[in-house]
This record gives sequence, structure tokens and C-alpha cells, in this order.
Amino acid sequence: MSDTQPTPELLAIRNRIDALDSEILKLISERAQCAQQVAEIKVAEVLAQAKETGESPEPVFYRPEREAQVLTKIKERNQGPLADDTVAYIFREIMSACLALERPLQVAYLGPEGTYTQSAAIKHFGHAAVCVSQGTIDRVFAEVESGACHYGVVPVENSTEGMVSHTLDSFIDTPLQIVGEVEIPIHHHLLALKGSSVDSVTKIIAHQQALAQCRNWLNHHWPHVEWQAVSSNGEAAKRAAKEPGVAAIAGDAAAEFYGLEKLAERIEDNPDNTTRFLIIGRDEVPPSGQDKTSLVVSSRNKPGALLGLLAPFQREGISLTRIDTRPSKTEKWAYVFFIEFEGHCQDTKVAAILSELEEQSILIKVLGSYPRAVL
Ligand SMILES: C=C(O[C@@H]1C=C(C(=O)O)C=C[C@H]1O)C(=O)O
Repeated sequence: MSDTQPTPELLAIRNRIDALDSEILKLISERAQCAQQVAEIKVAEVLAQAKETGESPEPVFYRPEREAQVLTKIKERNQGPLADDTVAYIFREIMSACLALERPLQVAYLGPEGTYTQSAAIKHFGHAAVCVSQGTIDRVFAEVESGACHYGVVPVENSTEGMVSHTLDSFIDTPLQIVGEVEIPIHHHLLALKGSSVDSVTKIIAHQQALAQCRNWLNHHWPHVEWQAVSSNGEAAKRAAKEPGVAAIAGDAAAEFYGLEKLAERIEDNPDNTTRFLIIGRDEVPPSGQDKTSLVVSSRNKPGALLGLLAPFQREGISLTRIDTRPSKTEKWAYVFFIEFEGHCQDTKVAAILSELEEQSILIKVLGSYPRAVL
């Protein structure tokens, strides 16, 4: 069938699509007006508070727990034929655009452009957020602490390589909270200047995590060239775009941003390779109904100490989603534990566990309760 002479049947369907689109547009605009009204109410609340107390905090328009609930509901209600995640992504972008009507969120991420962390920031906040590249994890924390950015995104663990220790260490001293989490499937490619061939590669550069995630592949295919760790995969791609003979390991976003050739695709040793990122912010997040809590705790160095820390979770029937150990910075051969579990610190059971842990430990810090990743 030629499209130059559409059949009456095809024309009728196209007319129906046009009518639906204008209906959808009308509804989206109405939704955006509602978001504006929410913002007006919040501004009025802050002004009223300022009159009473003399303090005028910045109104908070972004509500992570509410966004998680909206997306969860959309997925639950979806009856197809589009996949649950697909409809959720569409609504993610609608919410992102509605929120940006007030003022786009400024989100600091571990850059440069093209890093997986940037993809994580866009996945979590949508395309209307303004993502601001930072050179180091410390800078991401600093930008959010100073108020220059509303939120920050940092990598925290990879399914092949384990925890990103620098991120965990940063949490011990920061006043910031974890306000969300996001996971990204990681597919690495070997990238070089457009037009280069495999034979021209003399050096392979990447973030040390990426080198580790592709170790078997590199050993098998590139045992005789130099591998060098650099500050990020985005940085590696940026250099590969300038230096002939240098190949970078990075993802699709970096390949696209720097216009690089893919010499080999999906080179990660584990095809399910996934990285989890945390969203950091200044304010605590109220319960969404499906939350996680992260904490750092350090117990006295005595037999059975770890068992003592974990027993209250078992008793209350709370599932641990992660436990990790880091050396304490203050004492040799002493350790702090990073524990993540299901629930919110305002839940009665969780509050009971926390007060029990407080009695047993020398240090305990709740890093945040936040909605479980919906996308
Ligand atoms: C500020 C609010 O709304 C914002 C806009 C949302 C939306 O568009 O659905 C959801 C949560 C918030 O980020 C609020 O509901 O209080």
C-alpha cells in the first residue's frame, strides 16, 4: 500500500490520532496549571511563615515521595499495550516539565558530560532539570551543601565491582540527606576518534571501575596495550576525541556527545552490569509508602558486635538490602558498617530499631529515608 494515497481506513485512524493528541495536549496543559497552583500555594505558605517568624525559607517545589507515588500509581494502572516502564517514563517527563515551569531544578552530577551519572540524573529528574557537571564526587556534595544546586547525583555501587568507597566515605561527614536512588544498566563500549581502526589503538583509558568491569575482555583482547585509569568515563571519552591512538571505555551517551566511533560494543564482563546512584539533597523526605533507609553505624570492638547490630532487624522482620564495611578513619582496625533496609525512619518498627542501635553503638547516623526507585 502506498502512503501517497492512504486508504479511507488509514485516514480515519489518523484523524482519530489527531483528535486524541489534541485531547492529550489539553489534559497535559490542565495538569501543568494544577502544578502551578501547587507552587502558588507553597509560595503563599512561605510568605505567611515569614510574616509570623521573620524567617523565609526557600519554598520546596520538588517532592520526591509524591513523584514516586505518582509513578507507582501510573505503573499499577497501566493496562498496556505500552510497557509499565514506558508509560512511567512519559509521566516522568511530564512531571519534570510541570515542575520546571516554576524554576528548573539544578542538579549537580559527577561529570563531565556523557558520564553514566548524567544519564542517572536525567532518568531520575527528567530532561527539564538543569544538570550541572562537577569534576569530583566531593564537588557534587559541596555544590548541594552550599545551596548552589538543589540536588546531587553520585554513584554508590556497581553489581560487578561493589561499593564506590569514596561516596560512602563522603556520607560520614556531610550534613546532606539521601533523598532518592536510581539504577542504570551499564553497557560499556570501546570508543575512539571517528574513522580509527582497531589496529591504531595504543592505549585504553577509563575510570578504574569501568576497567575493572571489563577486565576479562581487556585481558583477552588487549593484553599488550597500556590501560590507564582516569577520573571518569566522560573524561576518558573527551580525551579519546582529541588524542589519536587513545581509546576510551564509556557508554552510549559519551559516544554520542563526543562523536566517537564504537570499535567494540557491550564489552562488560557481566551482561547484567548495573550501577546504583544516590540522589542527595538538604531536606528529609517524608514516607512514600515504599521506602528504604540508609545508615552508618559503628559498634564497640567486642565479640558479637555485628550480630548485636543486626539482631533488632531480624526481630522486627525488616529486610536488609545491603550491608558493607569501611575502615573507620579515627581508629586502626575499627570499622563502620553501612546498612540499608526496607522502611522509613518514621515507621514505628524502624524507630524502635534505631533507638536500640543508638544504645549499642559508638556512632550512628541515618543518611536518609527515601522512596525506592520506581523506574
Ligand atoms: C510540589 C508538588 O508537586 C510537584 C509536582 C508533581 C507533579 O507534577 O505531579 C509531583 C511532585 C512535586 O515534585 C506537590 O505535590 O507538593
